[in-house]
Parts: sequence; structure tokens; C-alpha cells
Amino acid sequence: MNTIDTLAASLDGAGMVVSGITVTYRNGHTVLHDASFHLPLGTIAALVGVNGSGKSTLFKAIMGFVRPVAGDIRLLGMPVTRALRQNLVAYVPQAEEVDWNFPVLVEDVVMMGRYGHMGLLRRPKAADRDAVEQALARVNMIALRKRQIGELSGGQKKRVFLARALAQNSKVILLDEPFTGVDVTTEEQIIALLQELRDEGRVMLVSTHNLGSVPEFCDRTILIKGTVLAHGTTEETFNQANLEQTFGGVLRHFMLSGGALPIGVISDDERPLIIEGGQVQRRASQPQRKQEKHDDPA
Ligand SMILES: Nc1ncnc2c1ncn2[C@@H]1O[C@H](COP(=O)(O)OP(=O)(O)OP(=O)(O)O)[C@@H](O)[C@H]1O
Repeated sequence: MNTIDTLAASLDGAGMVVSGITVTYRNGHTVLHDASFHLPLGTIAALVGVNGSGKSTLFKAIMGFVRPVAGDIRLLGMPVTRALRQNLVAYVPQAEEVDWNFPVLVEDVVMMGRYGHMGLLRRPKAADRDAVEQALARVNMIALRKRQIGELSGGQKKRVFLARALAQNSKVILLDEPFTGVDVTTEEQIIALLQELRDEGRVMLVSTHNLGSVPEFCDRTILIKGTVLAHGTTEETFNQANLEQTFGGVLRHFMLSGGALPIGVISDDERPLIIEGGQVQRRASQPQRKQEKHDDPA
């Protein structure tokens, strides 16, 4: 990091600070090289990059599943291992990472968030049951608490894992593709909940391909492609030049004419990003998703 970045990182040090990390897998493949960014508490940050750019690898490093060969990660001012021991970090996985046939009830999954707060025998106390109750209520899943997790819709599954993170009462929450396979209403409910959590001072890192949603709810953006290409406030970072660098020719671009300014629509998923006169536009609350997908001229 340069001097200004180092200064900013120390000011933001209470949140998440990733300094020059390099991650090399056992097969010798270096997936992340010299990646740096920092987030203050009370932040929702988007992690944006193409498939294979290293988003999950960054999550694994923050979760202590892989150890960087160089660099350092600090969470709430402490090393990853200490933050994990104190139950300060929660992970909301991608749907594909979960075995939905595993015979477990919704409330049991949420109770798993309490394991770190229990003794070795994992006997829930009243405080644990209260935390589960509150977490289920917060994601509107009380009525489904006795359901097997495999019997839920995609959006309900996401909410269960979000409830697990809430029950854990983590200050740092990593969300891997929370909007994949969820409808617009559920996405809006999840966004509203994340905003509440931000206002409580938590720090959230959200990997997403839904570019159109990023300016709407993410205060900060981290653009990644084997390293961190750019990071900072969404206003400053999430612009056409940086996105083109991040996505190269992978994104579908549309140029619409007719208005006073050229309008570009960049679509990596179901929520397209509108760029007007070089400026990123906030998306309308109800985008016409199907229409936009089918209009793809590329
Ligand atoms: N355990 C592993 N061993 C070796 N290489 C790996 C391992 N896990 C991931 N990779 C490689 O690392 C690169 C980055 O993968 P990663 O899963 O971090 O990308 P991603 O940005 O999360 O992708 P996606 O958007 O598809 O989820 C890919 O080339 C992948 O093949």
C-alpha cells in the first residue's frame, strides 16, 4: 500500500484491513497477488470481479481457510485467528456450497451460529435460544423454523444463513453471492437487513455479479482481478473505466442512442448497470429483468 492508503487503513483499522496479500494454492497457482484494501466499520462493500478472479479465495483468506503466503489481514484491529476465536466473523455461503439433503431443521442451522458461544457439549442456554429466536424473526423465518433446510426456496435458504450470522452476532459478515436465485422482493428485504446491520456498525463484504444493485446499497466497492484493481467509495470507484478494466470483454455492453447523452448498459447478471454520460446510474427499484436479458444484441 502507498502512504495515503496506509494512513487511511490505520484510520479505518477498526474494520477490515487487507495489506498486500498473496495467496498461492498447493498446486502452485497464485490466485491473488499483492491485494490490498481497507474498510471501516459500518460499511457494506461490494466485491466485484469475473468468475475466477479470486473473490472466493479472498473470502477463504479472511475466514482463515487458506493462509496467504505474503501480506496481512486484520479484522477489527486483530489477526484473523483471534477474530475467529472470538466469533467475530460470519460467512453466508453460496447455495452450491451447502448439502441441502443434510437432515437439519431451519432452527438448527441458525443455532449453529451459537456454537462458538457454547461450551464443549454444545448445550444451548436461554440466551442462545433467544438469539436464534430474534435472528429468525429478523429474517422473517419464524413460521418456517421447523422445516428441513432442503425444503426451502432459494431466497429462504439465503435468509436462514443470514439468520445464522445474526445469531452468531458477528461484527464482520462475508456474503458470497447473496442475491443469486432470489427474486427482487427478497433481494430488497436482504438489502434492507444489510443496511440495518451496517447502521449497527458491522462491516460486510458482499461478492456479487448484480452490478445494477451495487450503487444502490454498497458504500464501498472493491474491484478484483487476480489482485485488487481499485477500491474506495462506490461513488469514486464504481465507474465505467474501472469496470471495463475489471471485466475486459466479458461483460455484455449495450449502447443505446436517441437521448442527449450516450447510454451504456453493462450486464453481468440479472440486474444491468446503466451508465449515462460516463456516470453510473442508480437502478430503478423494479428493473425489467427478463426484458433486458432477452434484448441482448451481443
Ligand atoms: N483449492 C484450489 N486449488 C487450486 N486452485 C484453485 C482452488 N480454488 C480455486 N482455485 C482457482 O483460483 C482461481 C480463483 O478462484 P475463486 O474461486 O477465488 O474465484 P471467484 O472469483 O470466487 O469465482 P466465481 O465468481 O466463479 O465464484 C480460479 O482460477 C480457480 O480455478
